Amino acid sequence: MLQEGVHDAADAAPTDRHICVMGVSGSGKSTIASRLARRLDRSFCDADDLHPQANIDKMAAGTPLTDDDRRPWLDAVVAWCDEESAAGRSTVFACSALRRSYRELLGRADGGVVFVELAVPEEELRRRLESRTGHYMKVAMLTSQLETFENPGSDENAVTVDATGEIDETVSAAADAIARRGR
Ligand SMILES: Nc1ncnc2c1ncn2[C@@H]1O[C@H](COP(=O)(O)OP(=O)(O)OP(=O)(O)O)[C@@H](O)[C@H]1O
Ligand SMILES: O=C(O)[C@H](O)[C@@H](O)[C@H](O)[C@H](O)CO
Repeated sequence: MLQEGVHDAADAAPTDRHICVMGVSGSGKSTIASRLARRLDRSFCDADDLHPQANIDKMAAGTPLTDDDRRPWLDAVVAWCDEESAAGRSTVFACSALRRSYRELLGRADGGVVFVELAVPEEELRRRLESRTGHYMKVAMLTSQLETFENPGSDENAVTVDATGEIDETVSAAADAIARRGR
């Protein structure tokens, strides 16, 4: 049987053109965003797939990216959103969007962007990254991710959801929070 929250989310589908599932490494962006896209029947992109190889190499070597490193990558994410908009499609994408300035840049995507921050305590992030295998982003990068992260302000088009529970619960909470914000 479906839970109450699942009905609520489905009954009030979000209307924003783009949904960015954001947060530091290990918060579950890729996991949650891909399922949310399926749930809402939207196009999906993992922004990690748009990083220039130089950025991947840098992160894999344990060096945090700079604003300059991230700029062309964020431009590529906006370009993808714009292409989807031009084709009449709404999207969900996973992107760390750590700083306010990055979110401002992403927010220029055609049709606008609502941000969903995945909130996970540091010890759980550490646990997840330590047990994740086969990914270039290692737990040693967590400190710099947390230092770089700027919480979305109340003036931003953003919602925050607890992302420590079951994956389906977080997906429902995200869909619900976006729909409520859109009302
Ligand atoms: N709700 C959850 N409960 C437990 N583990 C989870 C949950 N969501 C994701 N995970 C696990 O945590 C790890 C990190 O998840 P994921 O790769 O989706 O995060 P991410 O934010 O996209 O990370 P990165 O930015 O480094 O790519 C994965 O191994 C994933 O299986
Ligand atoms: O802004 C950043 O520092 C990067 O986007 C990272 O967040 C990585 O993309 C991701 O965590 C690795 O998978």
